Amino acid sequence: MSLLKVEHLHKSFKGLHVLKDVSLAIGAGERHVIIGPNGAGKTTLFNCITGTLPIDAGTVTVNGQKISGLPAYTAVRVGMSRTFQKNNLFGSLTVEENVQLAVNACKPHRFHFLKPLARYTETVEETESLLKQWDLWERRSRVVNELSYGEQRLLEVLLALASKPKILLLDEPTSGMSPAETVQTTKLIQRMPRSITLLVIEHDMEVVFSIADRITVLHHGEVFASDTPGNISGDERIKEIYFGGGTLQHAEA
Ligand SMILES: Nc1ncnc2c1ncn2[C@@H]1O[C@H](COP(=O)(O)OP(=O)(O)OP(=O)(O)O)[C@@H](O)[C@H]1O
Repeated sequence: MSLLKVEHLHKSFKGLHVLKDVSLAIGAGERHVIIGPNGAGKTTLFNCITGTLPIDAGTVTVNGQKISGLPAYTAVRVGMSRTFQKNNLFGSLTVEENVQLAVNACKPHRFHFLKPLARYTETVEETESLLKQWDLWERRSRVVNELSYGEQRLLEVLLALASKPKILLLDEPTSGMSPAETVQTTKLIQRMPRSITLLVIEHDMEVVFSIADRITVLHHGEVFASDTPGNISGDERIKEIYFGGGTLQHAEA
């Protein structure tokens, strides 16, 4: 059975039909990458899946439980976490403080302003574990505004992991990164345990083909193809719509 299912999803903005009858079925543990030209509707699809945007028609289910049409926190409750194209970090705080806040926000107890964060032993321990596991321990005291753009994006992925998600949606995790940062982020994604199902929007084909189990091509808001990386890279029609006939393996958006 699929863990995440999108069925016949439609979404318009004031008459502009951005998603048309989109269906996807993603198995537990799968690494599923969404590709498609700019404006194809990829981020809108993420927003509809996570409930950030209301949908016009169709359903989104997780483990058979319908989450579409319900408040956005429902997606979080069923184990979904996501990153955005733009950073959502507290720039004047340190790396460690940002992670502590994210870890603490996922705890059932309420934050108490009179207690310093460090007194929440569990939060501190989980923060340390996340920072060590994802190679940010050495940079824990750095103020976020002083990090490179790529480091900030990496931190965002770590914050999304703080809620121990079952399904993690990453929106262009390597965009704006240096080649070295892209390699580091790709390795981080590859290292994620299969207990986390991944849905990733990505333009960099090196990254796409090094992480994907399956690839869905969105074109003008429709699923043009959904297949294995081998079949996608060999499909001449996809090369044509996506790259005007260029190579799929090493092209950049
Ligand atoms: N809130 C909105 N209101 C109106 N139009 C929107 C809104 N969000 C997205 N759109 C339009 O929907 C279309 C798809 O946008 P979307 O951002 O989903 O594409 P994308 O495939 O993620 O593109 P990119 O690769 O450039 O990020 C675009 O024409 C965009 O202008």
